[in-house]
Amino acid sequence: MKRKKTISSNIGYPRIGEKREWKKALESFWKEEITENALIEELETLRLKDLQKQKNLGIDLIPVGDFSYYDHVLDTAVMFGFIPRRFLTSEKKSHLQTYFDIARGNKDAIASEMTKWFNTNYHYIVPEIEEDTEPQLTENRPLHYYLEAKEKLGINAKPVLLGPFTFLKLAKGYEQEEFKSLLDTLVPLYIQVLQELDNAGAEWIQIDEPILSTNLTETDLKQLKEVYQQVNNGCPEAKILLQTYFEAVDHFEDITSLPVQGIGLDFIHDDGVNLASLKKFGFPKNKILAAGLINGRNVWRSDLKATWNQLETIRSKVSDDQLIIQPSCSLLHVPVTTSSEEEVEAPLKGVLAFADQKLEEISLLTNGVNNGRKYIDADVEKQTKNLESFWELSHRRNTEVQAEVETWHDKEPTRNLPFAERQKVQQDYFNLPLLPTTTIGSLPQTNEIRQARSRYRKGLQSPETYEDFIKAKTSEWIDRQEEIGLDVLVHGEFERNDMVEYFGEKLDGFAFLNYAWVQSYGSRCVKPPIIYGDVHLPEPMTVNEIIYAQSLTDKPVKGMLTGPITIFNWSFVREDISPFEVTKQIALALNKEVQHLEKNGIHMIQVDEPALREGLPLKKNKQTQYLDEAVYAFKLSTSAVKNETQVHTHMCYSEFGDIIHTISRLDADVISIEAARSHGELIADFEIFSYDKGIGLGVYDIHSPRIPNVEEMEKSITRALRVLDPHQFWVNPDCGLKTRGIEETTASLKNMVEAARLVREKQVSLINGD
Ligand SMILES: CN1c2c(nc(N)[nH]c2=O)NC[C@@H]1CNc1ccc(C(=O)N[C@@H](CCC(=O)N[C@@H](CCC(=O)N[C@@H](CCC(=O)O)C(=O)O)C(=O)O)C(=O)O)cc1
Ligand SMILES: N[C@@H](CCS)C(=O)O
Ligand SMILES: [Zn+2]
Repeated sequence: MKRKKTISSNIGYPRIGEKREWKKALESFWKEEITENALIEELETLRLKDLQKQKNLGIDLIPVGDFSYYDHVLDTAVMFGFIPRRFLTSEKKSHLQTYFDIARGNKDAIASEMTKWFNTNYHYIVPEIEEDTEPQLTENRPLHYYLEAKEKLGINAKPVLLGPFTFLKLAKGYEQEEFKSLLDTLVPLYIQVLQELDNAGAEWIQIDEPILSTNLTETDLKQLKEVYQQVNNGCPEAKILLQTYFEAVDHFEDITSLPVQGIGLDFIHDDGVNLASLKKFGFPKNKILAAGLINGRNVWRSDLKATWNQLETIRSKVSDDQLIIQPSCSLLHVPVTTSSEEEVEAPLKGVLAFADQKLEEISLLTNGVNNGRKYIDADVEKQTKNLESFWELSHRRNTEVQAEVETWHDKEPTRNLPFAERQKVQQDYFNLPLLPTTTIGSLPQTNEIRQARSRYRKGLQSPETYEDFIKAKTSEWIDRQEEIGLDVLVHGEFERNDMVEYFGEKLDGFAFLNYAWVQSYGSRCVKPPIIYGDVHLPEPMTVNEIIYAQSLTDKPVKGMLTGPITIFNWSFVREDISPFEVTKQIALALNKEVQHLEKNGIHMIQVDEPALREGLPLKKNKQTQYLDEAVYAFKLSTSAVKNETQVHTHMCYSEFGDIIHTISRLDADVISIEAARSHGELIADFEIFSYDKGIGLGVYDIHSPRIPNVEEMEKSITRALRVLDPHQFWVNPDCGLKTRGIEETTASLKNMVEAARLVREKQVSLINGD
C-alpha cells in the first residue's frame, strides 16, 4: 500500500524516566531491596508509560527495543549468545543476573570492558567474541517488546536493532580476517529475528548502523552490500529502515542504493554534507528518507525557520510520501522533559527542548508538511521570537572575557622549561619514591554524603554545617590515605556532585537544572550543565577544600580540576559562537584557578580530561583540528605555572592508542590513564610510541565491586614496566573511586600499595645491581 503522507518518527527514547525511576529501580534490585519480578514489573510500567507519552506527543512511528536493563549493545550480544565463558558458572543464576554480571562483574569474574558510544558520553559494554563461540539466538528481544506494545497499548511500534555490521565492528576478541565469517554466521540469526517480527506484523524495522557515519573502506562497503542483500532476501514483507547518525555518510550513492526500504540520515551533525549529497545525487524514488532534522544531542529549541528551509530543500528532492521526520539520533543523549524544571528562569526555559519537546517539534514539522506551512506559522513565529530575545540577553555577554580570548589569538601557551628539565626540578621538590602511588581524585561518595548535600541544597542544613561535614569527611580520608600508605593524596572531591556540574555551578555563563539527567553508563546518570553565556571565573572554585586537605598532611595533596575539553564535551553548549571560542573561555577560567591554587601553596595540580578522546570527530579529516584545539586549550589552562608545579592529567573510558601523540603534546608532567578494563591492551601501544613523561596505567578496574588482589596488580605493574621506565611509572586505579564503598576502596588501595611496594623493591634491587 502506498503511504499517503509524511510521517513522524522517533529513533530512541531516554530510558531513565522523568525522575530517574529506572535508575532507582535497578539500584534497589542490586542492593537486594526489591525482587527480580518487582524490578521487571516496575520497568515495564515505566516503559509503557513512555511509549504512551510518545504516542500522545503525536509520533507515528514509535521505537521499541530501545529500552534496556543496562545497555543496548550488551542486549544485542546476549541476544546472540555472546556471553563470555567466565560468566557461565555452575551457580544457578537467572538470565538477568548473568546479564548484570557481564556489565558489572562479580566476585569471581571481571566485568566486560566499557567504552564510549561513538563521540558521546554514553558508555557501552564491549561485546567479547570468544574463540569457538557459535552465535545463537537466545531470545528475540525486539519481538518481545513489539508484542508488548501491540498487546498492551495497541501501538504498532517500530522495533529497533543494533545492526550486525556496527555490532561486530564494536566487538572485540577476533582477528580482522575473521570479520567476514563472523558476519556470515550472524546475519542468518538477524534474519530470523526480522522474520519473526515480520510474521508478528511489524511494518517498519529500524536497523541502526552508526558505523556508516565513520570512514568506511571499500571492503566494508562490499560486505555491507552483501549483508543487506541477504537481509532483504530474508525479510520480504516488513520494511527495513537502515539508520545512520552522528555524522554524514560518505559514499552517499552506495548507501542510499542498498537494498532496504528506508534510509535514515542525520541532517544536523553532518556539516551540511548529507544535504549537499542529496542535492547532488538525489534520492531513489522507491525508498523512504528518514530525515534527522531535530538535534538529538543538544538541549536547544530548534530554529524552526532554518529547519523548515532545510526541509524544503529535502522536499525538492524527495516527495512528501517518501518522507519521515525524526530526530538526528536517539534521544538517549538528552534529558527527558523540561516540564519538571520549575525553578528555571522563563527566558531560558523557553528556549530549552529535551526529549519530549523535541518530539513536539517533530510533530509540528510533520503537521506543517501535511497540512501546509500556514498551519504551523504561529508556532514557528513564537519560537523564533523566544530564541531571538534569549540570544540577545545582555547578561549572556562579558566583554572582558571576549577581549581576553582575543589577546590569545596569536600566542602559544607554553611551560617555562621543557619536560626533561622540569622533571628534575619536580623530583627535587617532591622527592617521591620510585613507582609513587596515588588515586585519581574522588573517594567514595556515600549515601550519607549525597544526602547531606541534598539537605543543604534544600535549605534543610546550614552552609556551615554542610561545610563542617565535608571537612570531617576530608579529614577522615586524609588519615585513611596516610594509613593505607599512599604517596600522593587527594582531598576526595566530597563537596562535588559531579566533576563537570560542580564547575558549572561555580562559573559564570552556566545554568544548571534539577532533573536534566542523562544516562552515562548502566544506572549512572549525569546532569550536564548548560553553557548559555560567556564563561568567567568570579572567584576561586576549589582552593578552600584543597588547602584544608593539605593542612592536614605533610604528603602532597593534588589540586583537582576538570579540564576545558571535558567541561565543554560534558556540557550542553551554546551554538551562537564557535566551539573553540567557548573552550578558550573555559580554559582561561581554569588558568586563573590553577594560579590561585599555586599561590596557595598547591604544587601538584591534576586537570582531568577524560572526555578528550570521546570528542574526537568520527571523520578523520576533522580530527587534526580538534586535537590541535584540545592541546591548545589544555595548555592554556595549565602552562602558566612554575617549574616545580607538577601538572597531572587523567583520561578514562576510551581507546587511546590513536591519540598517544596528542596526549604527549598536552605536555602534562604526569598522566593517569585507564588500562585495567581493557586488560592492558594500551601497554602494547607504548611499545610503538615511546612516551617520555610520567604515566600511571590504571592497575585495577574501579567499576567493579570486586577487590583486586596484590598478585594481579603486581603482574599488571610488572607487565607495564616491560615497556615503560620505572622512573616514569605511577601506580593508581583506573579512575575516581566515587562509586565504590568505603570498605572495598580501603582494601583495594591497601593491596595496590602493597603491590607497588613489592615491585618497587625488585626494581630498586635491579637498579642497584643487587
Ligand atoms: C567519570 N565519568 C563522568 C562522566 N560524565 C560526567 N559528567 N561526570 C563523570 O564523572 N562521564 C564518564 C564517567 C561516567 N561515570 C560516572 C560515574 C558516576 C556517576 C554518578 O555517580 N552519578 C550519580 C549522580 C551524581 C550526582 O550528581 N549526585 C548528586 C545527587 C543527586 C541525587 O540523586 N540526589 C538525591 C538525594 C541524594 C540521595 O539520596 O542519594 C535527590 O536529589 O533526590 C550529588 O551528589 O549531589 C548517579 O546517581 O547516577 C556518573 C557518571
Ligand atoms: N577526578 C575525577 C576524574 C574522573 S574521570 C574523579 O576522580 O572522579
Ligand atoms: Zn576517570
